[in-house]
Amino acid sequence: MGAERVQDIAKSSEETIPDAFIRLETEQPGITTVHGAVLEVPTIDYSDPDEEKVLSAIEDAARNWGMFQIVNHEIPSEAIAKLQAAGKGFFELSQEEKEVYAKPSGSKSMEGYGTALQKEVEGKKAWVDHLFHKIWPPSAINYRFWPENPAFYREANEEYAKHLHGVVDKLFKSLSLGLGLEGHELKEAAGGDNLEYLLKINYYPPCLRPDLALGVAAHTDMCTITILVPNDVQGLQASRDGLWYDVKYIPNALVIHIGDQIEILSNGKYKSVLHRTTVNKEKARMSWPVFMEPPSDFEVGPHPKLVNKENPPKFKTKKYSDYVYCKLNKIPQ
Ligand SMILES: O=C(O)CCC(=O)C(=O)O
Ligand SMILES: [Fe+2]
Repeated sequence: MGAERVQDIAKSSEETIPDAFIRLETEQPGITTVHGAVLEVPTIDYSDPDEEKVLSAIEDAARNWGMFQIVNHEIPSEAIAKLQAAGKGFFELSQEEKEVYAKPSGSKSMEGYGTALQKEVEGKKAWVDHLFHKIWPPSAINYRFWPENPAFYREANEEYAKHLHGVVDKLFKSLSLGLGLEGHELKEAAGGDNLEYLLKINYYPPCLRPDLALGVAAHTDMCTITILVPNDVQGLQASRDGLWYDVKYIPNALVIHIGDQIEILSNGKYKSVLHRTTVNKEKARMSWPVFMEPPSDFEVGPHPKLVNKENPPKFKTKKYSDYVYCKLNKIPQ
């Protein structure tokens, strides 16, 4: 028997939620969210002809927020809608059908359908199930974890992966120039064309106590950059100066997170963003982050051109797989 899925727990809860999902008071969204905030995660318009302006907006957001939203990008809304319909179709299958894709026990890879990802403070649980699989490059894909239902699942994911390339390259180029490097240097130091796109689908079932539970608990993403599309249910929050702000849902926007590897490569100039998700009482929330990851044995450290006597490296250089292992097991880096 596999682990108990939150989707099943949600169906069988009638009045309240199991204790394990009730967060500590220091985490409960009902207590810790800033309401009526004037501060907002920056929104960047990719169709703005003023390239300098776009570049400095990205640099500024990456330094000060570690998160921003992009509107008027090149990914067609139909491609996003199809990706979302495919993922929603999968999570609406029977539990038995979904378990076919369950992450095998003992597997070292992230790939597969699953529930808890890592050990959490005081054994608290997250109100979310997920499906992970790579979508790029083709040599890294394991179709064993791509659902066969709905029938258009594969096509939807392949199309979305193709549309992502332009956005990924433009982001890396802007972030690279923002560090005073040449446009191609940052992506090269992150794995170049071997960068792997790992898709995660988060499924947050309706929750009777959204004031007490959390979807994904506070964390920074381990990868380089995350490109995320949510469904239309509000839930993503970003932390800034110790306070939690809602990241406004904007239809068709791409949410970008700066992950740990970019913070490391930039020797701390860019910040990976601390974020978390809340859940909804009536509706299921879903999101589709794609984590841009260096190949597992690729070494990442502060970019050599950014370190010198005055700016010594602030981070160790290590294999991406070692970084991930330490982070998931809460071992200091
Ligand atoms: O659901 C979201 O909007 C964010 C999910 C997230 O942060 C993650 O899966 O790493
Ligand atoms: Fe995240």
